[in-house]
Amino acid sequence: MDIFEGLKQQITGKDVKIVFPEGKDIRVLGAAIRLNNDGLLKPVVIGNVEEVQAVAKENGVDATDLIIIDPTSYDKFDDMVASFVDRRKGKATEDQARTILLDPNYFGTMLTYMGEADGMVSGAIHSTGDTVRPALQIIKTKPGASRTSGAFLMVRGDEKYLFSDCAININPAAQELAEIAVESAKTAEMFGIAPKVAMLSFSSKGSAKSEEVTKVAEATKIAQELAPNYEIDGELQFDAAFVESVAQQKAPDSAVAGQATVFVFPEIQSGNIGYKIAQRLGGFEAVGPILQGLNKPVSDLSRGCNEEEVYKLSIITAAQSLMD
Ligand SMILES: CC(C)(COP(=O)(O)OP(=O)(O)OC[C@H]1O[C@@H](n2cnc3c(N)ncnc32)[C@H](O)[C@@H]1OP(=O)(O)O)[C@@H](O)C(=O)NCCC(=O)NCCS
Ligand SMILES: CC(=O)OP(=O)(O)O
Repeated sequence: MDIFEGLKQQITGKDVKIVFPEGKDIRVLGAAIRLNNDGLLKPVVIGNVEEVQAVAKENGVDATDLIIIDPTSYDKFDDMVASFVDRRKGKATEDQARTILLDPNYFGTMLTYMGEADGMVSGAIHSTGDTVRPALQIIKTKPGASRTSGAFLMVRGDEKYLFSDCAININPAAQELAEIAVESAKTAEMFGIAPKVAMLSFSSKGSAKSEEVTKVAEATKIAQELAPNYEIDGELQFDAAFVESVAQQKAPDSAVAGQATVFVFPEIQSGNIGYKIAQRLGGFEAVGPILQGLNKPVSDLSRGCNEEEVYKLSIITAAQSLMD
């Protein structure tokens, strides 16, 4: 069965509420309307009601059935302010909170934190930093995960892979990279991908020596210790990880080389560049970033996304909310 058909079945009838802080963007609004009409989830759109309805009208779509919340007239705003001040533990005063919470990403994140919604999808018009910072500060990571990281589900026909971290940790240390690998294996399973995790580098099994290579080799060892139940191996070049004949030559004893399904990049530059090359040159659909390791699901779109990607990432976010 198509991966998204399976996820749709999981979320149908569960009344999952997903917040969309970018209600005035037609890609987001169009996806929210489709998700609502398809009965998959209950979108909660943030914005001025008249402005959101005007965008819908201009684009010939009907947003009258959507729940739209304007932070400036939200009836539980005082409760939200108190909850935020408490959560930030001395890092924000009440006055500061009143201003901060007018930011739609902070407002949407707080709706999720307070249980008024089950998850959030944003980032079509905001940078990753502005989208995810509220989640890092408020929702925070779940027990056992010290960092959040951003994975992409890469789909082309029947092929599906997971790439990470393409979005959050700029230059993770070995321990952090190991955690990213383990979280990525768990995320892959959510999509029915049997995880064979390749820790990527420009070196395969010691073919080059540098501190960058040492970091990936160390991360591999830590990840294997953290999760002996998963097949994780490295350090591997992409060709050694992916192509059987190259694996025979470069890493013949590896159970992952040549068969990898989960690709863990050594730092964000290679991860972010790598997924965009696969997407734009390789014809893969890139759905994400799916944030891993948070207490509640928050997903950060790429600003280059289209309506279909918003639709699909929202389905994933809703499915995550039922798993946590
Ligand atoms: C994600 C990012 C914005 C966080 O950086 P930042 O805002 O400077 O974060 P800070 O270091 O000030 O930390 C803010 C809070 O987030 C937490 N945090 C930061 N990174 C975190 C991570 N990876 N996982 C979990 N929590 C994290 C901090 O502990 C801190 O919490 P606190 O305020 O409760 O103490 C930053 O790492 C970044 O810019 N990453 C790259 C994003 C990007 O441009 N990606 C490319 C496009 S997808
Ligand atoms: C994931 C990503 O690269 O996001 P953006 O394109 O918005 O920077």
